[in-house]
Amino acid sequence: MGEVYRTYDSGAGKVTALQGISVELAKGSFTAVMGPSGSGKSTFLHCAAGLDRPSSGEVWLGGTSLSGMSENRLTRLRRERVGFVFQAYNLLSALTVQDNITMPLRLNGTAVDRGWAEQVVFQVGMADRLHHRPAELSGGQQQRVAIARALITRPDLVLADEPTGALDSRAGAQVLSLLRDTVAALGQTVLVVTHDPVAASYAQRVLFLADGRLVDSLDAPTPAAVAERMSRLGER
Ligand SMILES: Nc1ncnc2c1ncn2[C@@H]1O[C@H](COP(=O)(O)OP(=O)(O)OP(=O)(O)O)[C@@H](O)[C@H]1O
Repeated sequence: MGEVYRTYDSGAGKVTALQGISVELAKGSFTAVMGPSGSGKSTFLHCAAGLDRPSSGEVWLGGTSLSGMSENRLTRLRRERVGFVFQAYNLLSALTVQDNITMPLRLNGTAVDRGWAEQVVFQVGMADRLHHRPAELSGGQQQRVAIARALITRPDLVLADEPTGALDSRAGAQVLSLLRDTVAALGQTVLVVTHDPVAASYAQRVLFLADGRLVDSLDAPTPAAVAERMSRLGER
């Protein structure tokens, strides 16, 4: 995205959530976004995913500019080219693991590519659970199903919003390793928003937001280095 500004008009006046963000996520890269509460992380994620429109500036997704797209085209682009992973998994409880994973293809009216589906299921380690329902799985397993669902359309970008927020540290580590493996093994581009320096350290690069600006970045991050940068931004 280039020179992205996002201003909200609230009753009390204008709030500028993003103040000129320019960043490129290389294909097949794993990036984490951190920043104090209110620094613009969610707004950044929403603009990158075409869920929100910048007030000015431009967002591209895999070479396509989102500027001026109709709501219908944006919705279709999100479904086909962005994979979402949420803190609360958001699986459909009545459906089996297999049907949850292939749900985006049914929504898009796309045929299941068996070879790819098998590779995705293998990658997330759920091959022996395909006929279970979400309630029969642990939190970590449910999040792995959600990651498979995000990958099934071969999206240009997988966006994960606090993907380990509801997990204990062991299950969280497995989910983060899995996200890292999808980058290495499948060439997936992944963007994670997190408050946790340990989670951020799984990424290849951490971007730091403060007051709607990109103020710092860190390559090959360690938890200690991430925590130190965050403390300089006023968070422990
Ligand atoms: N719909 C909205 N209307 C008005 N102001 C908004 C809206 N969404 C966000 N903001 C404001 O924009 C700023 C950035 O918010 P954002 O949610 O992007 O921050 P964040 O870094 O994700 O915060 P947190 O870590 O607390 O989730 C904040 O000042 C927030 O109050």
